[in-house]
Amino acid sequence: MLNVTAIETFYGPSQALFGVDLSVKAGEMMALMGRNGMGKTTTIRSIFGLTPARSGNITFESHDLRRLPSYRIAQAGLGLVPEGRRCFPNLSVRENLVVTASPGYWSLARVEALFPRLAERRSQMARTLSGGEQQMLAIGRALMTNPRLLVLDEATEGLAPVIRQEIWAAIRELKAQDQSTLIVDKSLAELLPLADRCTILEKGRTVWTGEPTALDDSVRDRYLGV
Ligand SMILES: Nc1ncnc2c1ncn2[C@@H]1O[C@H](COP(=O)(O)OP(=O)(O)OP(=O)(O)O)[C@@H](O)[C@H]1O
Repeated sequence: MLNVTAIETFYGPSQALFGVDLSVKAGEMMALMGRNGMGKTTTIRSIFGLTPARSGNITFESHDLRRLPSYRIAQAGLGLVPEGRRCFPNLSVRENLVVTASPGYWSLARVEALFPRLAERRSQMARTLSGGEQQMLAIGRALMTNPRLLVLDEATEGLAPVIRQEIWAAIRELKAQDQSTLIVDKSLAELLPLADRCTILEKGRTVWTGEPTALDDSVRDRYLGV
C-alpha cells in the first residue's frame, strides 16, 4: 500500500534522513520506532510532503507522493494525526468531526461510539477540552476522512494514564476493523502486541524491519534502549 524507499530529507542544510525504507501493507498495523531524534517524525513529514524528501521514492497505491502537494496526499487517502494534536479551537467537537469528513465506514456515529467522551461533549468548543480529549478529537477527525492509511504520531504522549488506556482501546478497535495504520509511539508495551511489523530508525536510517516476535533483546538494547 505504502512504499518508502531510500528517502533523504533535509531541514535547510541539515540532513535528517539518510536512507529510510518503510512499507505498510493493506490492513496492517505498522510500528515506526527508534529513540528520540532518530527521524520518525521527519519520515512522517516526508510522506505527507510537509518536509519533502530530496531523494528516494514514496508511493501510495498508484500515487507517486513525492509529486503531490500535501492536500492532494490527503485526497489520495492518507490521514495524519500529527504530534501535538491540531483541532479547530473555536469549532464545536461535532463541527470539528464533520468539517473534513468523507463518506465511508467511519461515520459520526461510529467515531462517537469509539470515543464516548466526544459524544458527551459534542456541542462543546474544542478549546475547552482536556489535552487527552483533544487528542481523541484529532484521531476522530482523521478517521472521519475515512483514510485508507491512518498515520498516528505520538498519539498517547503526555496524557494521563486513564486517557492513554482509552486511546489504546480505540487503537485496538482500529486493528479489529483492519484499518491500515502507521504508528509512532513510545509505549512499546502497548504498541508491540498490536503491531504486525515494526521498522526501527537509527540516526535517520532504517536499521531493522520485522515482526515484533523477532525483536530480540539485543535489537531492543541496541536501538530502543535509553
Ligand atoms: N524543524 C527542524 N529543523 C532542523 N532540524 C530538525 C527539525 N525537526 C527535526 N530536526 C532534526 O531532525 C532529526 C530527526 O528528528 P525527528 O523529530 O524526526 O525525530 P523523532 O525520531 O521523531 O524524535 P522524537 O521521538 O523526539 O519526536 C533530529 O536530529 C532533529 O534534531
